[in-house]
Amino acid sequence: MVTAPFHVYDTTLRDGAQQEGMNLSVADKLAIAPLLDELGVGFIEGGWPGAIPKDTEFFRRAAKELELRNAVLAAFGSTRKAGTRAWDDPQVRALLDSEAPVVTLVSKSDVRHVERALRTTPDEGLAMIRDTVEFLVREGRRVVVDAEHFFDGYRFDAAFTTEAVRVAFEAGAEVVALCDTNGGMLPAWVSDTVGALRDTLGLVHGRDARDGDPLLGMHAHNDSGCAVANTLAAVDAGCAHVQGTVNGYGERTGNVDLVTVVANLALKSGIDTLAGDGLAEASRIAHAVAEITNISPYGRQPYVGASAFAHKAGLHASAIKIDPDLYQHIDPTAVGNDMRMLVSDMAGRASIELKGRELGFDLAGQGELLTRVTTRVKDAEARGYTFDAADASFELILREELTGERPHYFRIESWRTIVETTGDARNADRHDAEAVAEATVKLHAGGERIVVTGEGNGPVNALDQALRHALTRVYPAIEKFDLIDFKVRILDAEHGTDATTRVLVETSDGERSWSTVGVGPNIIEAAWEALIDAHVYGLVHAGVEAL
Ligand SMILES: CC(=O)SCCNC(=O)CCNC(=O)[C@H](O)C(C)(C)COP(=O)(O)OP(=O)(O)OC[C@H]1O[C@@H](n2cnc3c(N)ncnc32)[C@H](O)[C@@H]1OP(=O)(O)O
Ligand SMILES: CC(=O)C(=O)O
Repeated sequence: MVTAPFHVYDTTLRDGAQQEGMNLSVADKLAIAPLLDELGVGFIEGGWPGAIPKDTEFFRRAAKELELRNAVLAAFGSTRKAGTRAWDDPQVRALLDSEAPVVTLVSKSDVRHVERALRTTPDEGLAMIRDTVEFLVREGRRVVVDAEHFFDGYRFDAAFTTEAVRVAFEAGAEVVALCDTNGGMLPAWVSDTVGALRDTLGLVHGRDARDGDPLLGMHAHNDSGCAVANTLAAVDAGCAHVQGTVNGYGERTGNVDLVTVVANLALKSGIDTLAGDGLAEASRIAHAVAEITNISPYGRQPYVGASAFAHKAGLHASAIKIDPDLYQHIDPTAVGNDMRMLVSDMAGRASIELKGRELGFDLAGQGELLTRVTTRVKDAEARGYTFDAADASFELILREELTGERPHYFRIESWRTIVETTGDARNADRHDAEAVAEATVKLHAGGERIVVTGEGNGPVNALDQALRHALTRVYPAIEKFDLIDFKVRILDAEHGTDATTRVLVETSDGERSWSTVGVGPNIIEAAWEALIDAHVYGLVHAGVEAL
């Protein structure tokens, strides 16, 4: 079912940017906007021109540089100041100057805010909305009114809050977005309030709206953990405009995650809200935005998270082998995501078979092999290994069980590493203390005995350098390998200094990355094992023939 008109309004660049620790440059905003457009949203709120210099600059450059296919730009700002005239208010004029076709006005709809934050009368509070909307509409702008603290205000004094919405529509606002500014609402409260407001104002339900009908919208924050549920409840109750941000960015606990909302509407309620097939690209787009904001994507994010369709339990895998729908709420490709099998001590033979398929090995009908690999994984995990975060180490086990031997590129004769520290780290001048590590690796490869010494800022770094130098002579492909992440976990911490250590290493060849695991009585042995796996796996996938 297509509902028209239905607005998907993105505020990643404005309300999303209010997230703690996020600081978007003009270039970042110019890079994110096309991704939002590709997703298929109808509106991109670019920021608050006139208040934030970067946002003024964004609108100036966006008008020249952005070619949006689906979305229009919206400039955000507030209604005129109390006791002034809209056309004289520099903030309001800056909204016009932005040349954005849509202006979104944050307006006070809770009488307590009018009286205490604006320090004015309820009548002047309503006049601020009326005048500003009328002025902007006269100037040819489409106007959205964000009724700030709508739900809190309605619960405190429904008459004033309803009047604020009525005034906005009468003045020419196309949409009044009902804001749960403090994010504390529950879905039933939202449904009841939207229903009551519609009845009082005689507004049609969003699904029955025609072009030109006044629309109610929903702007939810997630402080009660209900932002998505509240937004869906608002749509059910008659809203036909949803605001939110990609990845749920926003102040405090964030805004509603817009991708989750539109995916739920499209895939569960049959309400297509995006232009084009952006939903099928949603995972890539959400991750691309995360790259620009420099905030690591949240793996367990609904629909687009890396773990959203990752299956660990053996029993799940055995059913998924028959039909993936048995353990998945949707087909992951509908949002551009993938199903993944995780191999761990919870795996059964079906998990191994499906993981094998994912890695390009057809293990169907190889019951004995599957049992051997399953047992080996469970035993290794009992000793501290973890394969759900180390696919590459798992693949090496699988290859070994399939062929009877590990891919063989080199033989280690011995290795050692020493750390020399100068200065005394306990002294007040500890910043003078310096540690230099040296490692020597002796190995056999390509018919040669190779001895190489490497230096690094720590023992693992020195070993990595030495191993890399030794092997690059014979396998130039290794030159491209780069250690990009290194994680250490002490497993049985109660043993103190003789605890078992697990190291996870992520390596990249510039095009793809892979993860390997090592376990040992100390960090250096564990890291060495993970590094060896990383090089062997890298050589296999570089197409280098094993000896
Ligand atoms: C719910 C939301 O998230 S809304 C978005 C909030 N975003 C931001 O605040 C980010 C951008 N903000 C800013 O750059 C600054 O806060 C500015 C430029 C808007 C205002 O800064 P200043 O001029 O220094 O004012 P200050 O922050 O001290 O006070 C805000 C003023 O706006 C008034 N105001 C607040 N909300 C509204 C409103 N909806 N309509 C009209 N006036 C308002 C206040 O009464 C106060 O007026 P006063 O100067 O007469 O006391
Ligand atoms: C307008 C807005 O961001 C809010 O009320 O939360």
